[in-house]
Amino acid sequence: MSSPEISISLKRLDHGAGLPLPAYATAHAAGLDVVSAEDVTLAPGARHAVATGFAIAIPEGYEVQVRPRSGLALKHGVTCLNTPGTIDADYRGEVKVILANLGAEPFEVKRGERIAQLVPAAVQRAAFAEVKELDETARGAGGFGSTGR
Ligand SMILES: O=c1ccn([C@H]2C[C@H](O)[C@@H](COP(=O)(O)OP(=O)(O)OP(=O)(O)O)O2)c(=O)[nH]1
Ligand SMILES: [Mg+2]
Repeated sequence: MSSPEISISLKRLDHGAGLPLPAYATAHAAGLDVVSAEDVTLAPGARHAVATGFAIAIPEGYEVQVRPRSGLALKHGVTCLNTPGTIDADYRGEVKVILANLGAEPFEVKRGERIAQLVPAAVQRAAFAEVKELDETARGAGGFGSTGR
């Protein structure tokens, strides 16, 4: 059973004219593939906020996560540096994809090429309530490999 779709308003920016909108590649894909609005070459070790050519207005209570494409990561070492990137519901600037080239070869991004995927998600907001003591647990302060390798 699939959950109902939410609607996200999208405004094309001038340099985004003619590009395909973010779209699901398969029937049950979790992410909508997003394409680059620019040609850019990423040298090995370089990073760049790649333009998408659009801005969005996400409904309150949701975010959009910007996630890498595994094919680019595995074949070329190209990933989203800040994965998962967070698009806030109140952000009205251009959506950008912060690509990093962790591979050994320069990587050419072409306008219209799929560079990442957008995953809308519900957001749980919280307020921190300061206390003097926390409740005790079996784990306690153990972490960072405390249960073994
Ligand atoms: O991959 C990303 C990550 C962020 N953003 C935009 C939308 C997001 O709402 C805004 C701020 O992102 P974030 O909170 O991650 O960055 P920050 O460094 O905390 O900047 P700010 O002080 O503007 O919140 O930047 C993108 O376009 N792509
Ligand atoms: Mg922030």
